[in-house]
Amino acid sequence: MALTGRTVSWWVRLRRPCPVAAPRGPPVWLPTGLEACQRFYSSRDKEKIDMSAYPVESIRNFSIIAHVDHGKSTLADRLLEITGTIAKTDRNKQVLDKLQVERERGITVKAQSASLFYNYKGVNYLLNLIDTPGHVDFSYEVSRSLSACQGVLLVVDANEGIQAQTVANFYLAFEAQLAIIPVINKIDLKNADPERVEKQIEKLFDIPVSECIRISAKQGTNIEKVLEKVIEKIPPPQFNTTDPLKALVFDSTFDHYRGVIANIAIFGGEIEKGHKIVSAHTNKRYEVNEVGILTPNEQPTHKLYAGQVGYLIAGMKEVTEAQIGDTLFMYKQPVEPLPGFKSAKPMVFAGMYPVDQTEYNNLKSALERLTLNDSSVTVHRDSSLALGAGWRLGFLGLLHMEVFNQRLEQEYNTSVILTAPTVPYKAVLSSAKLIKEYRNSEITIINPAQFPDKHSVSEYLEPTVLGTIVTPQEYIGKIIVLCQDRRAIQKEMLYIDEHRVMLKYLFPLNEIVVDFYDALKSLSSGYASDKAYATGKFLCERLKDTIPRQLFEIAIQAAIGKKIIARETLKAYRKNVVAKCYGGDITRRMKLLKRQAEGKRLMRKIGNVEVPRDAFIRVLKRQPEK
Ligand SMILES: Nc1nc2c(ncn2[C@@H]2O[C@H](COP(=O)(O)OP(=O)(O)OP(=O)(O)O)[C@@H](O)[C@H]2O)c(=O)[nH]1
Repeated sequence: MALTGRTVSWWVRLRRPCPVAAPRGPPVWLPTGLEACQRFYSSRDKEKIDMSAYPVESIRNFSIIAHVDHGKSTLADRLLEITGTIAKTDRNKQVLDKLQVERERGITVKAQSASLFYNYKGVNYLLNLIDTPGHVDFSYEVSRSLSACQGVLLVVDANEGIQAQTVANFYLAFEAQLAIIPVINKIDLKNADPERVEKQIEKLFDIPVSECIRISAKQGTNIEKVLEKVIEKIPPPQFNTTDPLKALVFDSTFDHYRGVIANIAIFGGEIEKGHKIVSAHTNKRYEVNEVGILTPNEQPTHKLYAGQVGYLIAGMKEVTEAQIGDTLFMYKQPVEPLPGFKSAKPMVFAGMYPVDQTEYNNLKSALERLTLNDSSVTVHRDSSLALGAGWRLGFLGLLHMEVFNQRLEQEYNTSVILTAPTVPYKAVLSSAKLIKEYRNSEITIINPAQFPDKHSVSEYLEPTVLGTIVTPQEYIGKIIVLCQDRRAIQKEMLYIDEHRVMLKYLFPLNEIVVDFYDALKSLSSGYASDKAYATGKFLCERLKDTIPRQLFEIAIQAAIGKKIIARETLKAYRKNVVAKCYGGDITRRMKLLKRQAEGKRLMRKIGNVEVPRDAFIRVLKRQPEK
């Protein structure tokens, strides 16, 4: 069973072979062969390649899209191997997943691209592969990567069949009018049923069964067929080198030594070192220091031409200067910017504080450096009575938040407290005083502590998400109840085959952001109709289990405003002060216990409760952890 979603309407009323370019002269070609390629890449590392050998007809720009874990990264590894881009070894696991957190979690966080060279029927092709993240939090990255492509490989697991994100990704590609090649992966699995999956694809996406390719990315079966289809079915880009420069920024990373490295797709013209370019979004001017292709590491080239995909380094100091979707053009030759530019919108907000306030400055610089690399995170300074000075951060989703936190810890050796994640709300103000104060009649609230009083507000608005759920039919009843409980509105219900159903719901984001997926998986959710009391009780119980017992008693209370709605008591951990007191000297025992009680009373007054750092997230997951 699976869920995916993307924000559709933000605000609803809250009612409840390798080319070898000789340094001078025409390009020379090596035979497609692994050893030759290896020699080429090792001996000519960093020597510039001449890309003029690749007119648009020989270029195919494509992406791999799939539901999480259906095998995108494994297929990408095989494509890199078969084209000789990387050597074939057992160690090639998720080559395009460069971050430590990606390898550890087995997920793709940042999209990476790679240029592959392939000789097919005597013609040399340049195939630009853009890997895409699989998790719903990163669907924005999927959509921007797709804008650099003319086609996609839609990978579906032969055992699991079509899942929610297969559907969502299909529509992203379909709406972008891309050629779609269905690839049924994992045919080596014992329970693989490629025939059933092909029928699902035909029924749901109207793609004939004969178009599907059956592969095993793990064992390398039928990978050549995939490349053949890419060349035959995906149209070459239709751009002209003679036009003025028009380059789309579809991703960017930050390198501590070289500044921003922007991944670009050339929609017109050509670009090389020394060119003066302008960003359509910021209007800032830059001089190009280096252009190149990704193989998958940076390989400088003399130029990049229309239709090609590569990278650019031009003295940009922050990733915000190379915003995703931005258009770059030649200085004094302005062009119409490419459509569809939008800044990444954070959907989940949380407070971040140093565990120890003396660590504030270290954390601040770690945050600054990490956000240089991830422009979708927003940072505002914040402070809390209990936790001291900190920040309020905005993320694309809960996984994005967890990944960011993990990167802070792993790459910058910091430890932080993250508060409960919340979604943004809007308030339409009715109080003239507040309207004057905010200089607006509508305000966005990203911090629950700043919620204006309900008497000064005419209505509150909340963000919604269109979610797709694919499930075996026996769970439909329970899922419908769960969705209704989360205030969701059903939009569509469709049988994919005899056993499986696809449901579409409009969800309030707040209802699904933390734990909906867990609830969906366990289907055992059952809180009482009065959610406030039940949730309060649940939170108190969870906190009671999460906070270790201290030397003094702790009252854990849930409150709405000043009204306490639930309470749990965390009993004191009683040190056995009389352990060494053998025998029956009752007065001595009493004395020891009395002294302990006094000590505890004192500690309660001055006591600090030690709350484990991940308590906030664990507490917020409404489902019991397995
Ligand atoms: N048996 C079998 N397992 C496969 C095959 N392809 C991939 N896998 C396994 O499936 C799991 C997920 O594969 P990935 O390539 O990481 O999946 P992904 O779609 O890139 O995942 P995300 O990056 O998180 O979106 C891994 O354990 C792979 O080894 C295959 O053809 N057969």
